Amino acid sequence: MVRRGRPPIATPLAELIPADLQQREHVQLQALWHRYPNSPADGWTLQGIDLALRQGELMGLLGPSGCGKTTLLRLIAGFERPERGAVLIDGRQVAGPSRWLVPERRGVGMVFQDYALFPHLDAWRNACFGLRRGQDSSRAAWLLELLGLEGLEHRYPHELSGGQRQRLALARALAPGPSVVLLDEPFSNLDVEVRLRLRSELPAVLSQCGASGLIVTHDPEEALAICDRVAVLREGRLHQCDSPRQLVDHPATAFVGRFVLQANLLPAELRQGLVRTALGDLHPAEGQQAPDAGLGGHGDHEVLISPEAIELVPDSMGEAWVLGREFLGREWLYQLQCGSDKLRLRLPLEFEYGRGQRCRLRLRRGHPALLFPLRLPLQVA
Ligand SMILES: Nc1ncnc2c1ncn2[C@@H]1O[C@H](COP(=O)(O)OP(=O)(O)OP(=O)(O)O)[C@@H](O)[C@H]1O
Repeated sequence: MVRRGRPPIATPLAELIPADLQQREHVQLQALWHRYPNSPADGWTLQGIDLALRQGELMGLLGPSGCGKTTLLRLIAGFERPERGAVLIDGRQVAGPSRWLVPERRGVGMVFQDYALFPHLDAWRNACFGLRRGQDSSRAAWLLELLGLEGLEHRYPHELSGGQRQRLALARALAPGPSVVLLDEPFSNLDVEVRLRLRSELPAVLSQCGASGLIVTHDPEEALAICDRVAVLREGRLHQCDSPRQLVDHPATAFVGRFVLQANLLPAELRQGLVRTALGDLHPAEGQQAPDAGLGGHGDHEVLISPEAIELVPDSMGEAWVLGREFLGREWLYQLQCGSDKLRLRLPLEFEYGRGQRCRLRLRRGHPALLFPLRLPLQVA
């Protein structure tokens, strides 16, 4: 039977934890290396990851398929052992050279893409599943209410919609009162409307439970929309961990710029104070010094430039051609082949070109760009 009553954990996090404590490092990953048993000797899945999740923070783990996001969650939860390095939760080592704490004693909740609910248990018994013997179940009742599942306690998972199942999975993960919740692409099986609603509710739900969250996604827009900070991974290495604003304004590597901003990378050469690309020249932005031409040759530098900064001129003799296009409602997103480079362009709806259209591409005057690896702000000349 569902017991009512609002437990004290309903207080928002900011009131529960003093501001200085909210900066405390809650989960720490120290020089973490991991390799699966059947991988080759140099087949590292994670390579020297240093990362700290702060108290009460929602952090996104973002990166392309296979970069090691799920593996990182599994190491924190205790489903995998790191080969080198350590995992600390609340300052206590839970995995390391000489310590190992079993998953059920780490105080970590998990939410999976496929809900992983128990099909033979109704919603109430699913929500209470992780409670310890004698633990107050009013928290589970409060969570079902908080997540909009009140009245559905006696339904089985197959009698719930996808969105309701994922809400139930979240309630089950939070019911035992974990200090951190790990979410592995929790919204990817949901339709757009439910996904948008649930993801916008997640930060408040975690905050009301006083839990920190680490959420895996391969969708940059999702990570930037809801996370306090986002860690960007590629091939097992951490490229950057920063606030969404900082990632957008100051990407640390060319990969972060391309993946997070969905921007273009053009090979560049430094000559006579200018940055030369196949599509046009750029100069250092106002107040920036000209890059030293001695800093590498062609191929050592790349210019990160937005899909709005490239112009398409139809030309049957042009060196570029249209590979495809997507209708975005208010504009087109074109994919183009230009030499060995694939580029993305955003164009107003009146510029409608078919697949295979030959064209010339050029940079639009005055648009900002960034030179990598120097991270030098540029402007199209
Ligand atoms: N149990 C395993 N045994 C061997 N290799 C594994 C195992 N699990 C994952 N891998 C490999 O480790 C790498 C990272 O996998 P992981 O699932 O962490 O990536 P991911 O970033 O979460 O990918 P996705 O976004 O596609 O889910 C991949 O190359 C994968 O094939």
